[in-house]
Amino acid sequence: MLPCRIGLLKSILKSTARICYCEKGVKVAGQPSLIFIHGFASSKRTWLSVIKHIPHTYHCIAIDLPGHGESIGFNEEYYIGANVIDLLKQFFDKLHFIEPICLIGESMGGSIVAMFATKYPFDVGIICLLSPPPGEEYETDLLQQLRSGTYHSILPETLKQYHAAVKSLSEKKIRLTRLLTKKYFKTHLHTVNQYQRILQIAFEHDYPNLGETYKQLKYHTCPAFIIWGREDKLCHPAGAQYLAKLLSKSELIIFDDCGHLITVDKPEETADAIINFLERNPYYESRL
Ligand SMILES: CCCCC/C=C\C/C=C\CCCCCCCC(=O)OC(CO)CO
Repeated sequence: MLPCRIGLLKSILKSTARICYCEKGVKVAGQPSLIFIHGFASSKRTWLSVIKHIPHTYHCIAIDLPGHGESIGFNEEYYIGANVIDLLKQFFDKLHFIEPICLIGESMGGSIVAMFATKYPFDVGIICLLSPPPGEEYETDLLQQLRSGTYHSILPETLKQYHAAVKSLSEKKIRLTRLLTKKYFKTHLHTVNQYQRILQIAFEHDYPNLGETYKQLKYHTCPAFIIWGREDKLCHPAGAQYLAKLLSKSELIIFDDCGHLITVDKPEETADAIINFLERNPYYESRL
């Protein structure tokens, strides 16, 4: 069951770019809308497990990034971070939020949240980063492998690689039914080349600057919530402390028995932790 109230295609940037999103609830004065940004090779769907535990009084939007999910009509220039950020800015402007938003990003989506907050600080009231890649200083073997061009650990192309990938990214005993597996190979395999291209471009353009991006965040006074899984093998859990120290009003939570895919391993806990953080950081404070 989709918790989405509507799933709309919105066209921005002339006729070329479309961002698809789903929405739950309505804008509320005095309360930030919660905007969810998924990770690499993922989609807005990954957030449904979290959003279903967010109270109906909150306004939630989960988007599909360029080249992902049902967002369509993109070309390669949209995979460069700066362009993605400007695209998101246009998209957010079109939605006419009442308050500065709460931006929540998982993994690569967390890096995008950080980049957005540094470029458009006045649009953002609160940020939540779920195990974003912490940059070259805290690189895991898995990330190094990706950076050197071996992608099967997050872009499996064989059944064996698929099982290994799920096992290394999640701590949950996911029963890989034939149906689930079939679905993956049906939806992902034909986009593997596009995903590889996205990774190549990200590693070339934005990844080397991540350290600088995060450092700029220290001039940011908005409350920041950092969530990590203790068993994360892709984005090093040491990144959690590193980011928490950089950000002035930050709080950190590390889940036990949780791998890189926090939305898979701890969906309800994630929703509860975010709502709890929001309620302890009332909106008016974020404006100081
Ligand atoms: C489409 C727009 C791209 C713009 C580039 C933006 C930012 C660039 C930063 C980092 C790039 C490298 C990340 C590599 C690691 C990703 C891990 C990850 O996301 O894991 C997924 C599972 O696959 C979890 O949902």
